[in-house]
Amino acid sequence: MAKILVIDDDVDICLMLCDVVEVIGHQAEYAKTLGKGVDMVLAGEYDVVLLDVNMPDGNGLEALQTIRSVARPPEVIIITGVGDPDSAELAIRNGAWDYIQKPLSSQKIILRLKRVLQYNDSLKSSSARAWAFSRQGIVGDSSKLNTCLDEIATASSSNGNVIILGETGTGKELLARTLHANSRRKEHKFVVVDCASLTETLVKSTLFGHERGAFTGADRSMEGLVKQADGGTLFLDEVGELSLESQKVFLRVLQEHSFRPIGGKSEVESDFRLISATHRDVDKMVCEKQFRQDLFYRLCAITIEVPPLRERPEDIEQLVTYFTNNLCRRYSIPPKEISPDFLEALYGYLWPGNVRELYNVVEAAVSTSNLEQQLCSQHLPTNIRIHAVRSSIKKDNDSGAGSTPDWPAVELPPFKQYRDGIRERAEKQYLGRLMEISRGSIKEACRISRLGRTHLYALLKKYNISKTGWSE
Ligand SMILES: Nc1ncnc2c1ncn2[C@@H]1O[C@H](COP(=O)(O)OP(=O)(O)OP(=O)(O)O)[C@@H](O)[C@H]1O
Repeated sequence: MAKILVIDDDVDICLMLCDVVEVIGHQAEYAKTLGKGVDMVLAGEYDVVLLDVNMPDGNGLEALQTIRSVARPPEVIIITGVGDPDSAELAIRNGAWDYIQKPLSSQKIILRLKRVLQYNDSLKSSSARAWAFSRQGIVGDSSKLNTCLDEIATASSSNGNVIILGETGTGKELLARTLHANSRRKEHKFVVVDCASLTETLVKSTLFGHERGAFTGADRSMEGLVKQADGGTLFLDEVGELSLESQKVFLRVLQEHSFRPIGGKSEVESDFRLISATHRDVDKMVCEKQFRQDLFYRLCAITIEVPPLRERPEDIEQLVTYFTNNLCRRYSIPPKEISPDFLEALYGYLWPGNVRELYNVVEAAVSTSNLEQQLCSQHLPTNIRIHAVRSSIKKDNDSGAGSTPDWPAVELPPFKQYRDGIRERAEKQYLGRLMEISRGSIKEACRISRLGRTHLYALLKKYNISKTGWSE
């Protein structure tokens, strides 16, 4: 099922397009302003965007490039009230798939959508065939994790610096290793720099190494991490923990890809690809001047966000099975079954420590269960069991089991008032557009709208609309 976003300030058009999309079996959402629409595109994954040109907060054509710049860009179909060959050309040049003119008929939209979705499908299957991406032990099949893996796969074919963002324990390092293992650099090293333990006194010697005799006790020369990553990948784990002084050191080596070992006489080169990871909000740190903006820009040519486990509970069962089997093998004990109540309890928990916490919980449960054949909720830590019981009671209460339903106290206007309000807004917008398209010609407006002259004049008067389409 494809996901389609409609961006149009006319709610009726949005609703009509969403209906059409749903009729052909896809999912639709809409935004009434350009700003909201662009935010939705940046935050979500859409296959197609139906984009209106004239929006109250800007011109759709100007947002095209932003929309097409996301990691998995949606195809964009421009919808416009007034056809203009120059804008159409500009739209196509900026990456639009198609350019269609109002009035819109369901048939017109369905035809265009089917064409673009067919094209997307053929693209996906050919790239899937062409690419044998190795998951490197990453378990889970939720759509959120798969999106993230798609981004890793795309990044592994390029050489840009990547930053992986996500809460602690979500698998950032595992994903960085997977990216490296799928890249052209896989025959070379993946070198981890633990930025949290990189003190200012250690930063230079750890990164750049030193020559023999460079300082007291340096009885041998030592290669630094940057040189070790030559040809491979340098992974800056917890990059948000770098002090400002260490950030300065990094910035230089990123700019030059060369450095001087302590006590060295000349610069040494290293061709590494940089991947960094952090659970911190680096954007905010930049605003608060805790992180250098110039360094941040260099780190994040490609940004990949790993979703927390609570947003992909579908992965829990696969992860639990995988961890349990591995642990049983490691402890040389027979494999264990997983009971439904064990899983149920895990689903009720929010996993602040994400996959790492899940692993620890499963490991503890496997030990506690000793030689029992099945993992049950009794083998789980008390805090998780309490959480599960609480959330199941809350669910029962929310679904109103055994009591009369509690209607939420939401204020709704009377039906007629609500309906008439929408109708008036829709009529007013329609007439404004109508007069704009017909360039003030009543004859043309009657032809397009199929309204009689008298009726049209009456409506224009009612909504105070002049023949040029502007409210007087
Ligand atoms: N999808 C997954 N499949 C299998 N194992 C996973 C998955 N995600 C994470 N793990 C495991 O969970 C543990 C934590 O993962 P990792 O260290 O990569 O997380 P992280 O986000 O880098 O954590 P931190 O921010 O604390 O450094 C590791 O043992 C890793 O192998």
